[in-house]
Amino acid sequence: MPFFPIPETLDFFRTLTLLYPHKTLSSMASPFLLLLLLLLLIIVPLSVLSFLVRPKPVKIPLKGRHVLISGGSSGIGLSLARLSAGAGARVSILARNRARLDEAVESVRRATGAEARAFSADVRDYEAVRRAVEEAGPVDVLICNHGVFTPQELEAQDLEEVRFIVEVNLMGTFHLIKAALPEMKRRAKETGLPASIAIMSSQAGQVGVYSYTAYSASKFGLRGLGEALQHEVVADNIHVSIIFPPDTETPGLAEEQKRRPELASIIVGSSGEMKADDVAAKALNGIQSARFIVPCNFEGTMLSIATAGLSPQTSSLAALAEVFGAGFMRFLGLCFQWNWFSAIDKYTKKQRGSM
Ligand SMILES: NC(=O)C1=CN([C@@H]2O[C@H](COP(=O)(O)OP(=O)(O)OC[C@H]3O[C@@H](n4cnc5c(N)ncnc54)[C@H](OP(=O)(O)O)[C@@H]3O)[C@@H](O)[C@H]2O)C=CC1
Ligand SMILES: CCCCCCCCCCCCCCCC(=O)[C@@H](N)CO
Repeated sequence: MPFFPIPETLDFFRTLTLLYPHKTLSSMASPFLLLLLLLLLIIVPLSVLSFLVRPKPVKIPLKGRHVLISGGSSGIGLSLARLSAGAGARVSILARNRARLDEAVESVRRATGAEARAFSADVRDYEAVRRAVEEAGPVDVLICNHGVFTPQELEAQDLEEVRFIVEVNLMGTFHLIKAALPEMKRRAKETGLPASIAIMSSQAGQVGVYSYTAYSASKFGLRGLGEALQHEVVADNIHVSIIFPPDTETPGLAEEQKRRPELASIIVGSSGEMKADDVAAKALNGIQSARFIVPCNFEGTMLSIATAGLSPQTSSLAALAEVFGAGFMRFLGLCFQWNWFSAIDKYTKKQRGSM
């Protein structure tokens, strides 16, 4: 990507001003110079960033390709299954409960006419996952969407539950990737088409939230997994995407809200709530564009800029927003934390006052 041709641009504007000799140069020059300055401030960094961003941007086709979605029998995963089937993909869904899997296959059929395939396995059991992935056949787009979330203050939370959350959300994702990767590499080479490994995180995987110690730890772990994995698979034309939704209307959220501490709901409420179909649409869009960080709403976009770190970035525009927006987003993040700690202070004082 050539750098911006600055000398030629200056000549162009100089010629332009010469075309209007009757007007004094100064009156003509300032708007052009202002425009030029603006262009230089945006176009030059954009040119540099479009040279820098890595991995190089690619489009990942879905039509006719095999998409395997874990947790595809409910919520966001089921929306992903319907959307992928609607886009012409061959869809496999993996979850534990066979009855819910069958209902999900029926739901995909009703919505798209397509026949999804269902595989029952607990992602904590590597052998079961390996067998299911082998039976499903080589995968082009792997969406590690499964997840459990039972919020509770750590002091009160049973360590078995902490272990369960980490086992399912983090280790379960390792198991899926480990099982699917060899055939994904072979298939990407055979077809010459880019493949995708997508990981469903959460905005609680970008900022730790009250009562989500185990959940945030498991989702932050997925970030490290994804960043390291992208280095390992880029040469095989496999692209990693991590999706960061806010609260999303699903059966899982309905269950969670029965027991989520009020303080957690106040903090999480800062980012609002989305419908599963909308999250799935944002996720699939990000996957097809091979974006590494996939925010799902406006607050999530701000949060992603504030927490970009050294994550890969394939979009020069998103990189421009990160480069120019990081400082202000950090300030905004500090305002949100001020607000959350004020709520925690008020809430705990009230709780302790009433004891
Ligand atoms: N809902 C929300 O507010 C948000 C959700 N997310 C993330 O999105 C993902 C999906 O969430 P959501 O749609 O709400 O979840 P749901 O609870 O609605 O569905 C979870 C899915 O995961 C499957 N699953 C759960 N545990 C296992 C397991 N051990 N092995 C295999 N499959 C399993 C479930 O099937 P089965 O029980 O039959 O195994 C089900 O298909 C999760 O990763 C979650 O962390 C992120 C941000 C917000
Ligand atoms: C620059 C700063 C901008 C910050 C604005 C965004 C604030 C985000 C607050 C945390 C939201 C956590 C949602 C967790 C949803 C989830 O995962 C649970 N439902 C369990 O599934």
